[in-house]
Amino acid sequence: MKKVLVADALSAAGVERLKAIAEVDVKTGLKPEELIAIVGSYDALLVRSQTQVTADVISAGKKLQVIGRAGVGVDNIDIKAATEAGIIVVNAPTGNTISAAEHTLALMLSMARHIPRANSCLKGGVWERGKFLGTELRGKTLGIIGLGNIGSEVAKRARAFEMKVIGYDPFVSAERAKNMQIELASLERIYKEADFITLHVPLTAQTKNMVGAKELEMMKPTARIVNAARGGLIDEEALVAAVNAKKLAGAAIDVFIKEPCTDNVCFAAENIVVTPHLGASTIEAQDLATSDVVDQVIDIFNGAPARYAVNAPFFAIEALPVINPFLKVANTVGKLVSQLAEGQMTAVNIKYSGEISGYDSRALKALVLGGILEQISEERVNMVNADIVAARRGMNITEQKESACDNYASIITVEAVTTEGSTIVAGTITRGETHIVRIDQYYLDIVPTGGYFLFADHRDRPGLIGAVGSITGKYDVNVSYMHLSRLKPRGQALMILALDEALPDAGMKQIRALEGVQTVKLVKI
Ligand SMILES: NC(=O)C1=CN([C@@H]2O[C@H](COP(=O)(O)OP(=O)(O)OC[C@H]3O[C@@H](n4cnc5c(N)ncnc54)[C@H](O)[C@@H]3O)[C@@H](O)[C@H]2O)C=CC1
Ligand SMILES: O=C(O)CCC(=O)C(=O)O
Repeated sequence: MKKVLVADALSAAGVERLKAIAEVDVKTGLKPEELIAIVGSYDALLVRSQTQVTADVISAGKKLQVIGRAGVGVDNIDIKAATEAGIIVVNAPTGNTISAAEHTLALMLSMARHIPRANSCLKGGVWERGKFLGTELRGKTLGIIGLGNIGSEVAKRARAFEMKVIGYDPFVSAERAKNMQIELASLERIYKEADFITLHVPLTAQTKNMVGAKELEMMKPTARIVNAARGGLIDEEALVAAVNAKKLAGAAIDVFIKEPCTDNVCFAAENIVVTPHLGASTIEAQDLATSDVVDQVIDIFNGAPARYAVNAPFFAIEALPVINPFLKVANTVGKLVSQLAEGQMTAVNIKYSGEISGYDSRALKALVLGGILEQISEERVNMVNADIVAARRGMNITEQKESACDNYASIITVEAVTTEGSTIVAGTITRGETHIVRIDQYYLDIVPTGGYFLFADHRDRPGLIGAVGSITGKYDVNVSYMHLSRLKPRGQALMILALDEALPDAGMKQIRALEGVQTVKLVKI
């Protein structure tokens, strides 16, 4: 049974669902060295934003197939290290969108109406109204930086408060912005014009410290800023200085450069409202985000592609019924071509014919390469890191697509070009099963079920099949079936024996010595 480590608090219902298919350990609050010490025995690691999944954790996670992030931001996971190690990272990009948007509005209203301070004051025994004169949202300009899932939901809600919404996002078209009723504006215009500014961008090299002293200086003294995206987007020291100097009316901060924290420069500033990274902390968001991640872990354990893989190909749902069955074909063809080819592999040419040619082929390519490379490398190779590993080995990969396909709905044909020549293997699906239908110039039909296959290239002649059979019998190797493909009677032919056991080297030598036999290869599927 697969083992899953849940290292941050996730929704109980989702975790229960995982228990039906895996052994699940919930161990939250682990220190980095404690996580490193135990992660090696798990197939999946699930986290929220607290656990730092560093390169050291990934390197200790020798069995890890998947790292699941029950939320949006994956900045607590070393994606590069996971990709190189062939570990799929999945997230839940939409589960907490509404909760984060609602929290943003809650923070805006808290600032505008001084709710946290008024609450403390009254509970402290003082009925004070004059100090807490607020401002309406109605008629104010909201500047949204980052118009993705959360930013666009914030815009929708802001319109209900009768705010004018302007926004900046270099990756959003004018047409999409128009559909969201957001006027696109430059960052400078947002900083200068907005009464409320809210950030909804990921923390990246470009966005780190995007709001510093210079940007704060441009803002109106009546402006208020919200950060419910990531710590590090705003320079905390500069923000506190601006608020304390009344160059800015207020700020509301849900996320901090260092988390978790009980001490931060923002905490002492009267006009800065703070919450401890609560944007996604609702029952609904946690249920949805955990459920999205659990579904993907189950899919990955079942060999199916994940829906929201951060570092692996994404599949449109309609592609799955067509592509899914061919994942095994691609891998089997890769395994076969790799074992049949002789010499140093320099290039791999993959052709997709028929229905599959109309879909994204990245997963198929990765599985072909994975099948090839797993024969020649100790490295774990899969659809996450196959391109990286192939490039590192100097292999040139080409892909070709053609809609025509004789006799079958779809075929994958792989040619391995080596210093010795070229080897071609083609496979397809018939009645739900993988079939190999071509090896070099031979057209055939074999079902490569697990086990050994002996391929003997020879000149067709009477008695050869019997001679081979008596050699396998002599070594007590059981033949489950035999297939012969020949170009013409008594001409060039390929004999394929499916074996329950491996034929020892001595037996291989004896077959090679038979009259008319040219090459003999034993491969394992
Ligand atoms: N406080 C909390 O609990 C939560 C925080 N978050 C944070 O909110 C961020 C946004 O989340 P979503 O809207 O779901 O992500 P998203 O990926 O849907 O949207 C992010 C948007 O930022 C834009 N963007 C990227 N770089 C930019 C730049 N340099 N300037 C302007 N725009 C840029 C992208 O084009 C995209 O439209 C996440 O990355 C995460 O860090 C998300 C959920 C909960
Ligand atoms: O898991 C959490 O509570 C944090 C949510 C978050 O920051 C995200 O989804 O990016």
